[in-house]
Amino acid sequence: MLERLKQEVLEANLDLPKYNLVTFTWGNVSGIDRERGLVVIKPSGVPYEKLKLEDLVVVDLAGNKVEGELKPSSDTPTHLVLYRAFAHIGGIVHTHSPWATSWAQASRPIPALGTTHADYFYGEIPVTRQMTREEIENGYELETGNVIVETFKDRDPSQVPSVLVNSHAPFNWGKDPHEAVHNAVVLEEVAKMALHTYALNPGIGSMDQALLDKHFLRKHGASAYYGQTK
Ligand SMILES: O=C(CO)[C@@H](O)[C@H](O)COP(=O)(O)O
Repeated sequence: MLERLKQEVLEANLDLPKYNLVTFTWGNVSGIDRERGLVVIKPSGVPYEKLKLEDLVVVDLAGNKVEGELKPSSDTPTHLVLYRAFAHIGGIVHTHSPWATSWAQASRPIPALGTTHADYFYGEIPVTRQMTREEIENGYELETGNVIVETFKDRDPSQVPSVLVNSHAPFNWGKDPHEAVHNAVVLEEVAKMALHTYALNPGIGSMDQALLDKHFLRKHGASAYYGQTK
């Protein structure tokens, strides 16, 4: 099980440059084995083109290193907060993908403007509040996770699997590392489309709720009908 998860996490990390979501060593992907309470994550500062299976690091949910020679990602505390808070997720992706990061830096949530967005996100993609000086200086990565969880206290993270960390960049999640990367790719696309939409029509409002419902719920609702899965 853990060996298969390591392979999934490696492939998901290598998908980040493949889909142009990262530059240099920015970003990271992790996956969790819920039964064993173990998280596999990218090592800190290792270029993707040099990343090997044996470089991956395994930590427990308290952050103790269980396997691996290298230091885990600097964002590991943030990933662990999210795994502890969002019980349904199996994979997490952090990137600095430029279009989504632009919205995070502008402290702007991405509203649902069209069906591409609605197919994956049931409403706006939120931006976290600014972190306090205290949060930044004491346990920054842990507090980054806490401010994300705070942002979702009245939102369902299974219906909006992404967040824009204020003045920083996006975090995304899914049932496994592959789905988390898929959501990160879609986030970057809808962030780009939204910016262009506002350039074409600055006064445009959010999309019709009935259309949002139709597109999100036909893919994710109880009576979902989409694609060829039975
Ligand atoms: O958020 C950041 C930097 O702002 C991180 O994504 C780093 O860019 C990658 O850190 P490591 O995972 O290599 O420690």
